Amino acid sequence: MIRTRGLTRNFRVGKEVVEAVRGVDIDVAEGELVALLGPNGAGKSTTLRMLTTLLEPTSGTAVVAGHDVCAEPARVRRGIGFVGQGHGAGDDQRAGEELYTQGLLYGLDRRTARRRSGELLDMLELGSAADRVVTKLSGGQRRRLDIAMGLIHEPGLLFLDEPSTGLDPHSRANLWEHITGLRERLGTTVVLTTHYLDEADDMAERVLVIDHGSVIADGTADELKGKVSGDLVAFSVPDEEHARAGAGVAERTLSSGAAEVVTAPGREPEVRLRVERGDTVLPELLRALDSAGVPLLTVRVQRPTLDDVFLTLTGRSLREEKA
Ligand SMILES: Nc1ncnc2c1ncn2[C@@H]1O[C@H](COP(=O)(O)OP(=O)(O)OP(=O)(O)O)[C@@H](O)[C@H]1O
Repeated sequence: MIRTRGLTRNFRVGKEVVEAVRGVDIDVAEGELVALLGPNGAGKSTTLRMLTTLLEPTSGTAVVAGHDVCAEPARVRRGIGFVGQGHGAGDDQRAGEELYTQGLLYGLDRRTARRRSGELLDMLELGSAADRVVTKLSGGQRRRLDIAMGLIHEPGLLFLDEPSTGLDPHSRANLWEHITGLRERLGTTVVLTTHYLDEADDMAERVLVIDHGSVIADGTADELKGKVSGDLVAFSVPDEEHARAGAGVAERTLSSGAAEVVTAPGREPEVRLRVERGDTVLPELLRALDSAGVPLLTVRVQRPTLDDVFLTLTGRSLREEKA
């Protein structure tokens, strides 16, 4: 469905050249659901805009839905749907009419446009909203209308640029239910960008981690997490003296790497270590800390997250960058 080689896009800003996308190779097979995950400014939208023919690459190649984005942009556009970050729907139209008009714009005859509009409104639970003016829809309904507009011509490949940004958790979950249902019914290939870690983790079959315009990791969430060595085992103690003692006990007991003492204003110090199978070593660690008289306040074991993957690869946290 998608094959890029050395795809690159530079922007000239005054005298500076911003390398937004630096030679990425992406392969997406038919039917996959792939998330591009990365911090703000990583190059996700620019990549998507090149794949959807909205932006010309500076260099490199991209074949999307069977056609080259530079040589045959119109054919690429016919085979794909694109839901951008802003709202595609006009403001003063009724939702159902908006969708129908979009169908006509894609060259569907009136009957087909009417039928597909009805089907999509049903599928995305927008039936009751069809006669409402677009500005009167809720955020979730409006986003779903955008998605319906991207699907009216039944593309085999749908691009979604940050589909759930700005939605409340309930609407996000609802949107995902619809995207999942859509794939089951139509077999649509979906490529989306997100900076929600949990979204990429839970929903995507494959995650491409993008940073500074390059793909720095590519795999299932579990494969990526497998690159982080071990679980996080962390315990907090009342003061730094006990933290140092606790760190020593933990290192000796678990024969793991160095324990890190993390202090933050207004919080008790926390001792952190990475160990294989944190859940199985915890009883032994607790006994050792107890025997050594280290008073524990809290204890936690955390499986690696995609944020840990990003941290391991870049030394930075995606969460910090978002804040
Ligand atoms: N039209 C433009 N002119 C100049 N620089 C641009 C332009 N579009 C994007 N950039 C720059 O290219 C880089 C990548 O931007 P891009 O929007 O692709 O990132 P992103 O990962 O999609 O981020 P976000 O999550 O904020 O949308 C950024 O440094 C951005 O400032």
